[in-house]
This record gives sequence, C-alpha cells and structure tokens, in this order.
Amino acid sequence: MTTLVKLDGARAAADIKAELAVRVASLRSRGVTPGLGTILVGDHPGSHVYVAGKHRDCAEVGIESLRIELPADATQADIEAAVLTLNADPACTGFIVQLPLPPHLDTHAVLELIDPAKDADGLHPTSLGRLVLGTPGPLPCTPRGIIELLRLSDVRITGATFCVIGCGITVGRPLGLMLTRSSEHATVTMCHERTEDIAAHARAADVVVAAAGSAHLVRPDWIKPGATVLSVGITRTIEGVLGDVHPDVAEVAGRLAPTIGGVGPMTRAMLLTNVVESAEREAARLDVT
Ligand SMILES: Nc1nc2c(c(=O)[nH]1)N[C@@H](CN(C=O)c1ccc(C(=O)N[C@@H](CCC(=O)O)C(=O)O)cc1)CN2
Repeated sequence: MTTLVKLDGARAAADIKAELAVRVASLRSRGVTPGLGTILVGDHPGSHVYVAGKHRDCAEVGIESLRIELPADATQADIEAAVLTLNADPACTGFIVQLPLPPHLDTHAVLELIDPAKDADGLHPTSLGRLVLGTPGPLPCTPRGIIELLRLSDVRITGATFCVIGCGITVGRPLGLMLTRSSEHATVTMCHERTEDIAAHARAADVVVAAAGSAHLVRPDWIKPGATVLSVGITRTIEGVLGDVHPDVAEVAGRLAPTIGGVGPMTRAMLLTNVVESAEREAARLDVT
C-alpha cells in the first residue's frame, strides 16, 4: 500500500491570502482600492456557498466587494443590465458571473459582455484568446489553482502525462491549454462523455484531474499506483457532497487533492490573485501617467 500525501489546498490558499493582504495594503497606500464584484443568479446551492466564500476571502485580505443577486427567473436583459452596471462602476475593479447560470440564459453572451479589463475570472473570450496565443491576461481560476497547488506540492508537471476528465469552460478545457504551454509542457489527454474507455486513459496517467461533475466516477482500478489525483467536480446530494473521485482511490494514489479542502480554496485564492494583479497593473499605469 502506498503512503498517501494530501494536497492541502486550504493550507496553500491561506498562505497565498496572507501574501495578498500585504500587496493589497500597499495598493491602498498608493490610492488604488481593489474591488471584486459578483453576480449570482438563481438558487444553485453550491454557487451560494462559493460566492459567500469569495466575499469572506475579500474581507480577509482587504479587497472591497460588491454583490448582485438576481432571482432564478431573471431574464437575459436583467443579467446583461447587471453586467453593464459593474462594467461602469469605478468601485468594481474586477468581477465574475458565478456559473452555472440557469439554463434559459445565454452564458456565452453574458461572458462576452464583461469589460475584458474587468474580467476577474479569465473566462471572457479575449482572456481565453490570450491564453491560446500565450500572451498575458487573467487566467481561469480553477486551472490556475490546480497548477499552483501541484507546483507548491512539488508534483512534476513538465514531461508528466495528465488525464483531464471533463472539458467544461471553467476547468477542463482551459486546464488542457495551460498544461501544454511552454511553461508547463505536460502531455495531456482530454477525456469527455464520448471517450471510449476513460479508465484506460486514466490508468496510463501520472496525474488524473477529475472535473466531470459525475459523482464517484473515478474508481481505484482507474489509477496507476502512486499517481497524483485531483478531485475537482462536486455533486450535492441529500446524503451530502460527493466528489468525482471515489474515496477508495486514497488506497492507490500517491497524492490526492480531496473534494473538500483541495482545489476549491485554491480557486478562490486565484480569483483574489487575479483581482490584485489587475489592480497592480492599474497602479503601475497611474504611476506612469
Ligand atoms: N464564474 C465562475 N463560476 C464557477 C467557477 C469559476 O471559477 N468561476 N468554478 C466552479 C466552482 N467554484 C468557483 O466558483 C468553487 C468551487 C469550490 C469552492 C470551495 O471553496 N470549496 C470548498 C467547499 C465548499 C463546500 O462545498 O462546502 C472546499 O473545497 O473546501 C470555491 C469555488 C463553478 N463555478
């Protein structure tokens, strides 16, 4: 039996927030106050928990935060008006639209309306285009958090084989792009619901990232002994929160980012990082002009 190392995202995020608090204090002393806006539509239980966490984090590091909440039956015009409000609000230096939106809304049209200069999530087409081209821009928070957690935990990325399960816009798809940049140079297999024999792809990988949103999809016999596994997808049921990775995977993996306290806190820490980096660019611009 392999000894399991926990990839402790909660602890890493606490360290990152402590460092960000110092940078925010310095920005404020130079007259730049970072402000994060959030737009939350509907009653998705996970989204309420995550957005509450994002506002708690802001208070902890000294970032102002603004909150817009809309009912589940909000129209496309309602949410687009909320985006335009935050685009125009000088107190909001960056903002996010919490996903998923209720299915009657056009998510891509909403994301496209965000002022790219205020895109705190790295999900605007301009930011994703920059990611493809390799030019600097805000990076999507969960993939950035995954890579940061692997680096801080000394997990080899360059030359390693990754199996990314799930191709959604918040995690899998941008993670594939980020892992294959020259700064990472990993070899990545992207798996999705039409992939034949995902288990075989996972078994061949040094690192398995489960971001499909399918409870206990990844079983122990999918994992090469000693491999690194990250449980990213979450399903909320009446029995509680279930991750994409079955708990018995802990008996085979060498390192495991658990469903709770793994990648989630890192996602939030990277959101704060994006907000602070954008405010620092603004401060540098003001110093020059
Ligand atoms: N606009 C966005 N929407 C969503 C994103 C995103 O990056 N931008 N990612 C995911 C979920 N996510 C971010 O909002 C997220 C997931 C998990 C956590 C978190 O703090 N998890 C805690 C547990 C909380 C709980 O479930 O009780 C932990 O792991 O300890 C924060 C953010 C979807 N939407």
